[in-house]
Amino acid sequence: MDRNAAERRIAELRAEIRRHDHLYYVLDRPELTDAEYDALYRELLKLEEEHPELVTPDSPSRRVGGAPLEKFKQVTHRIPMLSLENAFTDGDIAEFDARVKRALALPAGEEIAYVCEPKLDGLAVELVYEYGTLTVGSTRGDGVVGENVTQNLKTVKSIPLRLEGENPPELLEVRGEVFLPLAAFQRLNAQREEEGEPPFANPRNAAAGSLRQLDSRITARRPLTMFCYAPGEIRGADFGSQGEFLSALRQRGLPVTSLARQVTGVAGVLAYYREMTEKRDTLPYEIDGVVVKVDSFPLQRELGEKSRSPRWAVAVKFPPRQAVTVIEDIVPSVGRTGVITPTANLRPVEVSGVTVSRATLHNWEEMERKDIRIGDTVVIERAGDVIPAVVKVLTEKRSGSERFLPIPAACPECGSEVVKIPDEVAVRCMGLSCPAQIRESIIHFASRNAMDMEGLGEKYIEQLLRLGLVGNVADLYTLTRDDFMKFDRMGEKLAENLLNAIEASKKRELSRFIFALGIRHVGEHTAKLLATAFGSIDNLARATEAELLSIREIGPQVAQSITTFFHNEGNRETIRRMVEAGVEPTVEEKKVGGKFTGKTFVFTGTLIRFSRSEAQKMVESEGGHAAGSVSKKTDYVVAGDEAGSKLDKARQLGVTVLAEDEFLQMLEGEQ
Ligand SMILES: NC(=O)c1ccc[n+]([C@@H]2O[C@H](COP(=O)([O-])OP(=O)(O)OC[C@H]3O[C@@H](n4cnc5c(N)ncnc54)[C@H](O)[C@@H]3O)[C@@H](O)[C@H]2O)c1
Ligand SMILES: [Zn+2]
Repeated sequence: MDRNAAERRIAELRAEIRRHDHLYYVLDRPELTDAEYDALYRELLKLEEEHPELVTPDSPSRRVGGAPLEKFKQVTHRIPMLSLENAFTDGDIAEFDARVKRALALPAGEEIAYVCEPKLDGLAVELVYEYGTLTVGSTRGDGVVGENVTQNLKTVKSIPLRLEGENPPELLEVRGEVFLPLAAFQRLNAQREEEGEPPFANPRNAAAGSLRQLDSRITARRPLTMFCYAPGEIRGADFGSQGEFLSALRQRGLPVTSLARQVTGVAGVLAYYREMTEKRDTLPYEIDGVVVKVDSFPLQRELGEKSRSPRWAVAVKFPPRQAVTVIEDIVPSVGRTGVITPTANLRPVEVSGVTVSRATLHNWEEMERKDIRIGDTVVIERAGDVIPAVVKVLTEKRSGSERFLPIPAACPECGSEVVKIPDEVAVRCMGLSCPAQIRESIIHFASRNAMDMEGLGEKYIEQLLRLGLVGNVADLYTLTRDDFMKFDRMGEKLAENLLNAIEASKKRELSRFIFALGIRHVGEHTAKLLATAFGSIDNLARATEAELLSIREIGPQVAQSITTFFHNEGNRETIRRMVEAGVEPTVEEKKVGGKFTGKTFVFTGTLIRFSRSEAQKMVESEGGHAAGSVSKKTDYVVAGDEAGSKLDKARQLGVTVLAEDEFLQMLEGEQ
């Protein structure tokens, strides 16, 4: 490319990249996938390399992140928080290693010791501990100045407010990644879609959006977590290497990944990378690559930094989980709260080992923005276990017969008016007796995480509705064997089982009952808080907004939604009928653990928040073996401080090792 053409393209790329940086870092609302962004960025780097005279200090290639939001107080980092250079191929890794060796003038044949870590997909923050006490927490911002989010970070359970151990250092600045486990991310998005808010594009945006809240109670309700991985300024302590630093953090009670490992040379890095590529799908959080760091701190200092990234580290990114397929149809489906969501039926396609046949299109605004039509050839992406999404349309593949699906004029299920509420992206069916809403609310009520009526799924609930045997959730408790025998293909035994499942649900925990009612804004977590605070459904029904607000983590929107629900005469009647039918929610004792059916765990240390015996009980009741021996059949090993040979064995066998913290996240995620 000649100089003039290069200059024009560089200017174009910079403007484009700046716009996407702003959308991504400041507004948490990216329009491109990371892969698309990375392609633009690489093109800029390449042109700047070919034309070094055109490089300016304000080029996005020399700068980190985005400007901090004005609504927060600002924090100037004592040492700038840099980004990382990216590598995408084995060749890039070899090149990085060669550069490091050259800069250190390493004798031929000698290899560098690296520490490899998973690259977590969240946002970077800095925690400042003065004499062991957490005083300031901030975001990376533009690397020099970040946002003061101390109050919000204090709500993150894995972040200690005080360091453990004697003689804490005068100053310990530690950097790490705040992120949302996948299960929590999915739950949050499902809830947002039900409530007509735009879903987050990926766990990173969800974490950033959750942390950068002015109201720390909102942050507290999001199960954010953190892993620490880098030092800032430190006074009163000294570390010789990254490995040593990570162990010290662990001893001080800071959360550190158990997947970090020292390796030697390019071969070691490649082996680690391959291992993580395989492990990626089994981890309870999203990682988007691995980070490779020169282990020795003296060598790191010798290598130094560039304007945007250190010379001693590189981020090796995973290839995106994308595939090309065709949208065969787009169907609007009505949810429990009446929100109508467009879903794409895809020509089935395999994306890194999983067959995908549906993708969420989120809402009509999103569909219009991406101009997605029935018949389109599209790129889809699957991030973690998340429902695949359409990344973009390959417009060049259009034949002209593709059609856009407009917002339905009437509810596809009940014909009622459809309304787009101002400030919401969702459209809703306004029908009070919309069969779709009734069906979805009954399905929700009977579902596993709610009243857990085993076997009573979508199919049977639809038949009950069609036969006019139920009109709302209370009717479930009036069903008889004769009712079920009216179904097509129903046997005595099956009818018996379904009745037993309904009967058993009468004695579920109170929190499940509250969750099952489907009160807007009351998810599983809030339901647990309410059950603990009020102890009975009567007390909850009588609670005033002020009483509700006195519970930490409950905000005005939730409080109002709860009182509105219980003021509704129809809802009170439904609950009264259920109580008369013998529904008697139990008040839970402290519950340990979640559902780990079919998975085995081995503990090699003590757990942080659960006592060892509690954890043991849980694991045994779920068929795992605590503190037992590691075998090929073990799914996870939970590593504690004393872990040693068991971990080595686990690694040899390819068993996933989780830090206690990761284990706790998994408990939270699966609860
Ligand atoms: N989609 C878009 O529009 C858009 C826009 C801007 C940026 N991006 C994405 O963001 C990337 C650039 O963002 P970035 O500057 O945060 O860089 P990065 O995400 O490529 O790498 C640096 C970051 O990695 C994180 N990290 C995670 N685990 C780590 C570990 N163990 N050790 C050290 N760091 C770790 C830290 O937050 C660090 O700041 C781009 O490559 C692109 O993928 C996308
Ligand atoms: Zn309807």
